[in-house]
Amino acid sequence: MSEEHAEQRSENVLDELAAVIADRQAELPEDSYTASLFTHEKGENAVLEKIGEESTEVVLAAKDEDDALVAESADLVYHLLVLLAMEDVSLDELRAELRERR
Ligand SMILES: N=c1c2ncn([C@@H]3O[C@H](COP(=O)(O)OP(=O)(O)OP(=O)(O)O)[C@@H](O)[C@H]3O)c2ncn1[C@@H]1O[C@H](COP(=O)(O)O)[C@@H](O)[C@H]1O
Repeated sequence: MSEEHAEQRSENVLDELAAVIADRQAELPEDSYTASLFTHEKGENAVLEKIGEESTEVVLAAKDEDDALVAESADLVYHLLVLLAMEDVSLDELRAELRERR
């Protein structure tokens, strides 16, 4: 796969995930883990705790040169996208910030 194609695919999956998260936030279906984060009694703190835990798991997986690094990183990115949605920050804003640093 060319570098350009790899970049387009990864952008798409992040956009798709952000769209699913926005949908769960709006609809709050009962069987959705994402919706449960938006309705958690601890509010945003529940997501902040999750990000703390997942960050530690990423660090440990990297230190141990563990196979779990990719999966733990995906958990972290997912919970970060939920946090950004809670804070009303769009993926486009994140993209613009990263773009500016290039
Ligand atoms: N990417 C994710 C994703 N990553 C992690 N998780 C959930 O995050 C939770 C916490 O992960 P942990 O590794 O800490 O697992 P755990 O120790 O069992 O967690 P807890 O006991 O603390 O809840 C688990 O229940 C995972 O299933 C996710 N849940 C959902 N998504 C995406 O969100 C979409 C919508 O999901 P629903 O909202 O559940 O419909 C899915 O199709 C996926 O694309």
